[in-house]
Amino acid sequence: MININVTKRLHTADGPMELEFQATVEDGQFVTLFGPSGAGKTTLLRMVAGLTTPDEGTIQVNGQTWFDSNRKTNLTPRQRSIGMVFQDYALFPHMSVAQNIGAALPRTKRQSVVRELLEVAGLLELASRKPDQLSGGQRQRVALARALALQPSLLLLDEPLSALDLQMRLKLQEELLSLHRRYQPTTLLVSHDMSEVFRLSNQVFVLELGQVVRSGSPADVFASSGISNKFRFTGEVVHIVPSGVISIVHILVGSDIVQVVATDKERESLQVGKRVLIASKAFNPLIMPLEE
Ligand SMILES: Nc1ncnc2c1ncn2[C@@H]1O[C@H](COP(=O)(O)OP(=O)(O)OP(=O)(O)O)[C@@H](O)[C@H]1O
Repeated sequence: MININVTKRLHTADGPMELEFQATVEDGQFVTLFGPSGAGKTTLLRMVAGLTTPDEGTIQVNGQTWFDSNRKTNLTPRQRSIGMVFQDYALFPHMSVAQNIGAALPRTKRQSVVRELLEVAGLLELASRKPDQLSGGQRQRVALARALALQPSLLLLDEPLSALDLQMRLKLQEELLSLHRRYQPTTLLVSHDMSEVFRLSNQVFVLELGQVVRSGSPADVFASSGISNKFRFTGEVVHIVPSGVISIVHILVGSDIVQVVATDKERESLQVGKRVLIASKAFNPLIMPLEE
């Protein structure tokens, strides 16, 4: 079980901001920190990792104190049982995929653990390649396998998939889920992609201006966000075609393009590349099985 109870005064472009976070996370949970840019999500993850020091509070993981401001306990990142993957978490450039995954492992265990992770993460074919011979998706897969190699108490993921295109992101979400099912590391993910939060996590904390404003299961949290949950999904604007007083907005949802009519006023806030929420309260959408 993980207990986090920390505060830190942050200095933002808009002035000081108090980051406060309290949570208890059961073993094996997949928890997301969700919220707008600047809310304090990365700083929170860095405090858990030991890369940033909280002003006050405690962090306890499986009965071990990682941080306690009163007792002046502050384990270094190396002393904390964590695996980390960041958006641009650099692999060792001079090492092969297999060497990267095994870098932190004791020699006796290295071969068997690396072999298993290569297999599970679908990297066997790429084992002897260097990072600069890999795609972005493959690199993040290696980073994930490396983060899991030491069987950490806590897996910390800071937007690990956000630099990937949508197809690759969806594929890696699947892989992340199956790795999580297999090894069941307690996981803390930073994401501002609602569909990702839904797919991956079973508990979400919504952070705004350093404070938790909602928490619970993704369905509960987003259902209470003021928009009907009868019919809603997220996507990315890929094309906008003006047509008289309206525009047809082409939105990529999963691997499908959906066309939505937007008024001039709605159109003003949209541009190609923007992530959007599509929701409707007024009608019952049709649902029918697709041919396999
Ligand atoms: N060690 C620190 N001391 C003081 N202020 C900090 C520190 N680290 C970060 N900040 C400030 O805290 C604010 C929150 O940053 P943070 O990166 O945690 O937000 P975020 O929610 O992860 O945003 P994004 O989604 O854009 O990554 C920023 O304004 C940042 O400048």
